[in-house]
Amino acid sequence: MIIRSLEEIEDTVRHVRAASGTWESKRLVLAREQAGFSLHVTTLYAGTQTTMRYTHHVEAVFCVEGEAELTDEESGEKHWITPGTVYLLDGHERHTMRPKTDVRCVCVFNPPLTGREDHDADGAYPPPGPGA
Ligand SMILES: CC(=O)NCC[C@H](N)C(=O)O
Repeated sequence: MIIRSLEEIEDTVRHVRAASGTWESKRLVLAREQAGFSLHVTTLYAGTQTTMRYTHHVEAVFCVEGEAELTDEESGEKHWITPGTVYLLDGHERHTMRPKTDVRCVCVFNPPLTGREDHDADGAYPPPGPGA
């Protein structure tokens, strides 16, 4: 059994601040734990916008705090994301988050992230390497 808190991973390698300056991610469970998924607590900052497309991953995002507009860039549909709502990117959709307030969410990735991933120019993370 592994027990780990947000407090103890603050400012460690498990705490990633995006180069874009629009979000940060605390990665509580990573590929090295061999759970088959990674689990993060992500904060998206109020007034920003982040466009993503996880070509190599499926992500579930469960909002626990704050409010954001989510746009599916493929269909043009807009959704309001509030605490208690999950969105699942089961089709690798290109999408944009526009938080009205700081938004805190619990994010699960399959395959799991390995550690320090940040978005590339397309808003993706690289595919997992061997042994991930
Ligand atoms: C909501 C979202 O996808 N934000 C980008 C960061 C990602 N959730 C991560 O934790 O790496």
